[in-house]
Amino acid sequence: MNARERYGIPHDSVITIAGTVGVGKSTMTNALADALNFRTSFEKVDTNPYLDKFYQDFERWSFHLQIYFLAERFKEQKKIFEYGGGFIQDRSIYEDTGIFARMHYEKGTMSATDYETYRNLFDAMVMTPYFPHPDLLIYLEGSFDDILSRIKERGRPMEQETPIEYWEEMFTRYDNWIDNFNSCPVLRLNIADYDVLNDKTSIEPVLEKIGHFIQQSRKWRSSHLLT
Ligand SMILES: Nc1ncnc2c1ncn2[C@@H]1O[C@H](COP(=O)(O)OP(=O)(O)O)[C@@H](O)[C@H]1O
Ligand SMILES: Nc1ncnc2c1ncn2[C@H]1C[C@H](O)[C@@H](COP(=O)(O)O)O1
Repeated sequence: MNARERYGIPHDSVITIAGTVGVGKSTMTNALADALNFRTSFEKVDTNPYLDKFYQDFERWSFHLQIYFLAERFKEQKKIFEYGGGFIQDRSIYEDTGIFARMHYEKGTMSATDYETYRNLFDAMVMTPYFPHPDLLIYLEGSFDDILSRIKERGRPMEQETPIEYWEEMFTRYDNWIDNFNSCPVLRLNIADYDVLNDKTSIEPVLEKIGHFIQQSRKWRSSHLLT
């Protein structure tokens, strides 16, 4: 029996990994996809034509970047839907609007008009009954110092040159955002409680929790559809 069957995780599950920059989403995405034999959906950082420019000048490029991310993530959603699930997704579409676009608007690096245009587009594309929400959002959290060390260790130049206040602001916003998030079931994992890089067995308790959560939420969904 494989891990997916052992923990009762349906073959068509869609699991999205959320959390601030550097917390370990991509690493967790790979570990879960390996363990469950699922496909992955990654953010493309190296080929993003706006990201470098955005970090040089938030005001000039924040709207362009948000539109680019929205288009990319929507294409990925479509792909996941067409395959019929069985995916681990690196970052949720909810974070683009709930964290990034909102933060840049509120900090004055995206204009009110651009933000409104973006929100209208986001709502029209995403917040419809036809948009499938994930079975589970896994929220990775940890201490600010640990996350900052990971950003430094990864060493993307554009992120190294960004003031620490930017990462602090994002960290605080993530905390508030997840406490109020209710678009799909959430499993919170603290990065101090597992180490999928150095201890492969630490993924097992995570798989067990995922199985439990998805079974509960599917039961809940089907009983509410029946009544
Ligand atoms: N469990 C872990 N222990 C130690 N370092 C980790 C762990 N998970 C990720 N990292 C490291 O932290 C950095 C950021 O991880 P990454 O998965 O790219 O984060 P994200 O996708 O959230 O931005 C990378 O250098 C990665 O190797
Ligand atoms: N929606 C976004 N707006 C601005 N910046 C974003 C958005 N989504 C991702 N990013 C940035 C943050 C990081 O520098 C890279 C990749 O994110 P990561 O959390 O490391 O996967 O893109």
